[in-house]
Amino acid sequence: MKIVETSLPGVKVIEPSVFGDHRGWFMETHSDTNLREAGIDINFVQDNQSYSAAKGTLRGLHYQLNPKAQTKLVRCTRGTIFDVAVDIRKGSPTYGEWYGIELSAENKKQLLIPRGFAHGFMTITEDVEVQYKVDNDYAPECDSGILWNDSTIGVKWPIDIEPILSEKDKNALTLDKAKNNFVYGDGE
Ligand SMILES: Cc1cn([C@H]2C[C@H](O)[C@@H](COP(=O)(O)OP(=O)(O)O[C@H]3O[C@@H](C)C(=O)[C@@H](O)[C@H]3O)O2)c(=O)[nH]c1=O
Repeated sequence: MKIVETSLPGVKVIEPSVFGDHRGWFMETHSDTNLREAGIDINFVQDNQSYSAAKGTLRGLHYQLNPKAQTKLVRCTRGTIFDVAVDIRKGSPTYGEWYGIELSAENKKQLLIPRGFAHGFMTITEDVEVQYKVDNDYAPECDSGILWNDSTIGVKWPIDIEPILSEKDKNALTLDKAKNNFVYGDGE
């Protein structure tokens, strides 16, 4: 397993070791021990999976407010996504900055997104399955979002089309409006 730092402190790319042979391949998709040895101690409590049929589907930018903020460990097990984390920790030197990476069934990369970040992805193929672990329960009353095309964040989404969005995501707040809900210091 290799861990690669990104432009946002705390957001990391995890590249599992893949063991190929004449049958195919094997990999550990998650190891508490390996992460702990790398200084990452997270108690994941829930596994999620979503399926998106069409290319250009966009889910995000989502986060849960305290006390139900979530760390997420995201991977794509079918197709390809452009996965994005946005730092929404007020007072952070990288507040409002984003990091994006292609995650695919082929490259098997994972993105670790700490609490205090918003998360979203756009499918860049059809038939996409995304699986992710979270370290806090789903709590609809704490669930919130920021508009995917907020101009102060300025995510460069890879496909220049009108994305397929949920009604909730179409009506999400801008960062400027959403920030009134963030607790100083951790953005959640
Ligand atoms: C996220 C979630 C949703 N649900 C339900 C609520 C709703 O009826 C249905 C669909 O929910 P959503 O529209 O919020 O699903 P979706 O837009 O896929 O939301 C997800 O997007 C990505 C980017 C994330 O980072 C996730 O944390 C989550 O916010 O599933 C749960 O039961 N448990 C959960 O943990």
